[in-house]
Amino acid sequence: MAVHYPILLCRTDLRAVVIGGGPVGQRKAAGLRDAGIPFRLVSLTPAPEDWSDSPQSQWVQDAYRPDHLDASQLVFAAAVPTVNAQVLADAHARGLWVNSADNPEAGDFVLPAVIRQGDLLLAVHTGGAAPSLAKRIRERLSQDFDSQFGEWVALLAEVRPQILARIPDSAARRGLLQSITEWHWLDRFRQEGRDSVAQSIEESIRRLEASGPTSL
Ligand SMILES: C[C@@]1(CC(=O)O)c2cc3[nH]c(cc4nc(cc5[nH]c(cc(n2)[C@H]1CCC(=O)O)[C@@](C)(CC(=O)O)[C@@H]5CCC(=O)O)C(CC(=O)O)=C4CCC(=O)O)c(CCC(=O)O)c3CC(=O)O
Ligand SMILES: NC(=O)C1=CN([C@@H]2O[C@H](COP(=O)(O)OP(=O)(O)OC[C@H]3O[C@@H](n4cnc5c(N)ncnc54)[C@H](O)[C@@H]3O)[C@@H](O)[C@H]2O)C=CC1
Repeated sequence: MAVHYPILLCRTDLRAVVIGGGPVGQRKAAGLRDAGIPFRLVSLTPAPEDWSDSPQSQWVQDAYRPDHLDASQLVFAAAVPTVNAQVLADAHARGLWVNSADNPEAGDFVLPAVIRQGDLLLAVHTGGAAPSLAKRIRERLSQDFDSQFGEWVALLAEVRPQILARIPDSAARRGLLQSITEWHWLDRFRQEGRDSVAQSIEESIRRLEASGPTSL
């Protein structure tokens, strides 16, 4: 498989279409939902019992037609191979980017296994060597990068603008921004909780506001 260049999409106006509603199409749909990208899923089969349509996600029970690609920028071909090949050709004729589930190298992008904890995002990819290994690595990493880790990241996101706004000396500011991510703070977050860490950071900010560089 080709060498991949990882990027994170941040456009908020993207729309996607998933062709095929089997386990693979449903997994691609779940990833889009997690990312807040609105999509339609087109499938011969009806929606499963646990599916509920929303303004962001509609299940369209239909045989694929090229006009199903209208108004989408991202296309996921996750039906049977003959249909996927047609989806790929139609999407490329329109200049759209396609993920091709059964023939990844013919498509334009592939998907990693993903962990999300608040703003933290970890993506694991094996270059097609073993997708099930990517899944296992995700499961293993999920033990370390758990919801408390996400809460720690949320606290860091909260204090960052404070630090940027309140510490004018750039060396002191950078020193503090680096020191608050040392691993011992995560240990303390786990043992003593959020407020204890937040309070120590606030004290450090105050010291640096008042008297310039010190260490935490
Ligand atoms: C190239 C890629 C293109 C793409 O789809 O983007 C691709 C291709 C293919 N996967 C196949 C099979 C499986 N895929 C999974 C699972 C995942 N597959 C994902 C991504 C990718 N799959 C891209 C490369 C990622 C990488 O290399 O790291 C994940 C990570 C993300 C996602 O899909 O969202 C998601 C885990 C999500 C999670 O749980 O975190 C499982 C495991 C399971 O279902 O339990 C199996 C069965 C076991 C196995 O085959 O390992 C086959 C059919 C082979 C056949 O014909 O049998 C092909 C086609 C081919 O290889 O040509
Ligand atoms: N990339 C990946 O992660 C993986 C890819 N694959 C490949 O992905 C594809 C899909 O896999 P599964 O979901 O397991 O297959 P599946 O056979 O369970 O589902 C296929 C889906 O496509 C729909 N479909 C078939 N013809 C259609 C048409 N003309 N119009 C609209 N919908 C149509 C069916 O209704 C069904 O919902 C297969 O080609 C398989 O080889 C399989 C496993 C993992």
